[in-house]
Amino acid sequence: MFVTDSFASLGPVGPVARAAGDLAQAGAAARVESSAPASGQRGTSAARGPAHTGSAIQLQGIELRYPGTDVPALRHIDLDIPAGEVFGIIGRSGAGKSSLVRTINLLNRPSAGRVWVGGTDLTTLDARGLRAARQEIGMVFQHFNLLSSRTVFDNVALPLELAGMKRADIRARVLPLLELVGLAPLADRYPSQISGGQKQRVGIARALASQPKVLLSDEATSALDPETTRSILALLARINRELGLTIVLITHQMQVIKQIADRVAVLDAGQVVEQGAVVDVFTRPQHAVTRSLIEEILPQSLPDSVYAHAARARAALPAGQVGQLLRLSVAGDAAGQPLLSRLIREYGVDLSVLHGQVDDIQGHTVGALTVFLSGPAQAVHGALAALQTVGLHAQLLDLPGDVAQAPATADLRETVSLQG
Ligand SMILES: Nc1ncnc2c1ncn2[C@@H]1O[C@H](COP(=O)(O)OP(=O)(O)OP(=O)(O)O)[C@@H](O)[C@H]1O
Repeated sequence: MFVTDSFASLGPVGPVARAAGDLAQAGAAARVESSAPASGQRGTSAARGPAHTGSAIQLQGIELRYPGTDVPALRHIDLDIPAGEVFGIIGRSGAGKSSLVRTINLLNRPSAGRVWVGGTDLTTLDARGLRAARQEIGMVFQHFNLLSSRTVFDNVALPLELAGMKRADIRARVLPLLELVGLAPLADRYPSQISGGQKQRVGIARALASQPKVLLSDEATSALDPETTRSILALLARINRELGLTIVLITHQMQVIKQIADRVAVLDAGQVVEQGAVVDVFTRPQHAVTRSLIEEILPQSLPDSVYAHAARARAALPAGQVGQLLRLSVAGDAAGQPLLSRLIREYGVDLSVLHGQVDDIQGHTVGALTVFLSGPAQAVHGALAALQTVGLHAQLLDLPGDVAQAPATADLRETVSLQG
């Protein structure tokens, strides 16, 4: 017995059929070597991705239009997700994240474009070929989708039962999975007897039961508290590392991207507005949506007290001295160097740190320091020029009254190109 699309439309029938419906949604039919259906004729001869070597998933020119709607939910989506990576897709509510993740396993059929998973163009497959292809794609949900009448063990075993696997083989597959997700001692509990984090561990083990090559995680940690979120993300990172599974994470939380994604695509109004390595996107966000998402974990705006402090410091400077409020991005190689102490030593400037947020992203130090740089005009001028040559991303910040500043300050503005 195999999970079929038609299960999803059976309505309120028996628990196994309902479970099959869930799993059809998840594309979680198990692969059983002896009885797995061969791909349909069109499936086996499906088009290969243009650059499928090394890619787990490729989306090309995807457009998705829901029936009866004027505006497409997804437009011009091109994504190439390398095998073995954790790839994050982030966006605000309504951006199209769920629409996109459901397009990857073709639960949503795109109105235009192609979807390659493991080098096979899913859009060319017939129903049988698509069912076989979905065996390679596991899915984890925000609300776990467990069957309350089944124990932890039996929830994980369900896709294997549906695939007709023998009981002994099921045990041999499920027990190591329960060990992997840390639930072996709770195998006989029911969902009502375990915590939300433990339920998600069951969901992950169930998604892995069919030995997929790709795991789609649709807001898997959104219903969990921060501590449990961290532990579930750590589990996903371990699964990615140890099983070499490609993971696509859909989330609205930058914290999730920051903790485990290698690369990220930012979705807004159905389009990818920015994508790249997580550390690059965090240090050089290009799009307003990306900046506002990052703002939540690395606030970019400064409290008024910082400007007030700098204004007082500038007013107190002796004649002939100038002062400038500066925001210095801390990232990459520059982060590890003693740049600030060198500036003070070599240029004889004063430097007060007024504000800072520095974090670790995938082993890279990332953040920003806001400093008040002051001293004789010549020295400040030289220090600002030196900041540029070491590649530090420096942004001059205006203080109240800056427009009417003395020529010395105007000169400084020409020294450092305004960035940010
Ligand atoms: N079945 C549907 N029929 C018509 N429009 C839909 C359907 N599902 C989603 N949409 C629309 O598509 C757009 C994207 O919705 P989607 O659920 O993919 O966004 P999302 O980023 O996942 O949002 P959220 O984080 O709130 O779940 C929205 O404008 C939504 O109203």
